Amino acid sequence: MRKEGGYREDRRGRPRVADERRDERGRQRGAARAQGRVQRSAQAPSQRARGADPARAVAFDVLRAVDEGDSYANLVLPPLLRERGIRGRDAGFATELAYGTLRLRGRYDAVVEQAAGRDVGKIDPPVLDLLRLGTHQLLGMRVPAHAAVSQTVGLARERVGTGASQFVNAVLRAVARDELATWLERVGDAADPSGEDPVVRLAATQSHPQWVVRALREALVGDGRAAADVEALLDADNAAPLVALVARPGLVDPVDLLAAAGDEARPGAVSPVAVVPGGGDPAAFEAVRTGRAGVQDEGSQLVALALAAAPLEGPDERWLDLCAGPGGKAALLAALAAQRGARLVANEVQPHRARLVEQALRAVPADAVEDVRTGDGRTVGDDEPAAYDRVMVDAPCTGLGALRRRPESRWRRTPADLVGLAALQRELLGSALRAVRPGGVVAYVTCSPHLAETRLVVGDAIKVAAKAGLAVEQVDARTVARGVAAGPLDLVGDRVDLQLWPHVHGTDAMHLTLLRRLG
Ligand SMILES: C[S@@+](CC[C@H](N)C(=O)[O-])C[C@H]1O[C@@H](n2cnc3c(N)ncnc32)[C@H](O)[C@@H]1O
Repeated sequence: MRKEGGYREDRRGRPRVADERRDERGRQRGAARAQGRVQRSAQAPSQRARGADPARAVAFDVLRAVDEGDSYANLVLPPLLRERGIRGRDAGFATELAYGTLRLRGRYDAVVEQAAGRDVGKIDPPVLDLLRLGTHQLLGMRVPAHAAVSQTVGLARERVGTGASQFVNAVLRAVARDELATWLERVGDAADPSGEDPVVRLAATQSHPQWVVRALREALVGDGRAAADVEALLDADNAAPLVALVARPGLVDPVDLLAAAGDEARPGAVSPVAVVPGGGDPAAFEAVRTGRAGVQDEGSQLVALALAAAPLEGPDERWLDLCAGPGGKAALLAALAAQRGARLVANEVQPHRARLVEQALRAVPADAVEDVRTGDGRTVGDDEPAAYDRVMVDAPCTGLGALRRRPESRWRRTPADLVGLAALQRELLGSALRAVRPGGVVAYVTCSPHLAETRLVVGDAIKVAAKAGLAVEQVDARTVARGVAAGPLDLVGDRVDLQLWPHVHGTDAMHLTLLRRLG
C-alpha cells in the first residue's frame, strides 16, 4: 500500500521490507551513512537547538485540534505546514504521521491499553495522542524503534512535561518489544476471546467502529460480493489514497496533463479523463491552478461521465447539479455540457460551498453555465417541474465510502446520522425526479455504499414518485459506466446499479443509480 510521503505497507499495514538502512523518519539512507562512516546527528542543527522535531510536533497539533476542536485533519494540516515552513519529504512524513495515526486510532488504543495496562479513557488526552503517534511510528511506519521512542518522548517532554514523558517512554518501549502481527493477535484475542464474532475482531484489529464493519459487510454482500472481502476493504480504508486529477474535457487534454504531471504519472484505470501523478502537490500543476483540471477521485469522475453518457431521447440542453458544492462533479458536467451545447445549473444549499462551485467552474466557457445558485434542492422539483434533461443528485451522506480520505470521520459518524441523512436523501431524490422532464435521466450518487443510503433510498423514492403519478424506470448504470470507463470494470452479479469499491477499483466506494422518468 502506498502511504503519504512515499511509505509502503503490506495489506495488513506492516512495513513491506525490513530495511535497516533507514533514518529517523524511516527514509532510506546512503550506504556510507548506513555503515556508520558518516557522523551525523538524527536531527538538523536547527531542530537540535529548538527541541522537538517540527514534523512530529505538527502531527501532534493536528491530533489535538481534531480531538479538542472537532476539526478536520485535512483542513488543519495544510495551513500548519505552510505556517511552519515544513515542505517536501518532511511534509510527507508529518502527513502520514497525522493521518495514519487518526485512521488507525482504534487499533493503537487497543495496543496502548495492553502495553500500559490501563484503560485509555484514564490517560490524559494529550498524553494519549503522543502514545498513538509513537505507536504509529513503531507499528505503522518504517521508523527505527530508537528514533520513534526518543523523538516522541522529546516531544512529550516539551508538550506535557517530564513526568508524563517518562510514562510515554515506558509505554512506547513496551509497544516496541513486539511486531505488529503479534500485537494484532493480542488485540483481536482481547476483543473476541471466544473467537465467535469476526466483526468484533476485525473492528478492533482493523480500526473501524463495529457498526461500520457490519454496514460495509452488508453492502458488499448486497453487491454480490463475499462477506470475507470486508477485510480487504478495511485494509484499503486504512491506506492513504492516491491523488487523482481530472482533465476537464475540452479544457485540457488528458495526454497533455499526463505529460505535465511528470515521469511517474499514469493515466487513470477507471476514468478515461483521469491522471494519477507520481507525487508532489497537485496545486502546483498549472492546469489545476487555472481550473482546467482538478483533484477528483476516479469514482467521482466516472459517475459524472455516466450521467452525461446515459441514453436520452429528445432534447439534451439543460442539466442540473442539485447538490453541487464544492463543485467537482459540476465542473466535469459543465465541461461536458459545453462540448454538446448544453447548459448547467448548479445548486447548493450552503452559500460558502456555492462560492466554491463558482471557483471550480472558472475555466468552463460561460455559456455552458446557466446559473450557480444557493438554494434548498428539496424545493427545486416543485419550483421547476420537468425543467431539466439530466439531473445529478450527489447526495449528502455518511461518507462511509471515503473513509481513507477523511482520517477522523469513522470515529465521528454514528448510526444516528443515518436517520436524518436518509430522510434528506429521499427528499432530494424525489425533488430531482420531479425536476427532470419525462424521458430525462437522474443520477443518484453517494460516496457511501451503506444500503440505507443507496438501495433503500432509491426503492422508496420510486414508490413515492409512483404514488404521485410519476413513473420511473432504472437505467442499467453498469452498462453505461462500462461504456465510458478507461478499462474493464470488475463488477459481479446482475444488478443494474453501480457500486465501486476501494479494494477492487482503487476508487472511493461510490454508488450510482440511474433513473429515467417515464411520465
Ligand atoms: C456529497 S456533497 C456534493 C459534492 C459535489 N457534488 C462535488 O462533486 O463536489 C453534498 C452537498 O449537498 C449539499 N446539501 C445538503 N443539503 C442540501 C439541500 N437540501 N439542497 C442542496 N444541497 C444540499 C451539501 O452542502 C454538500 O455540499
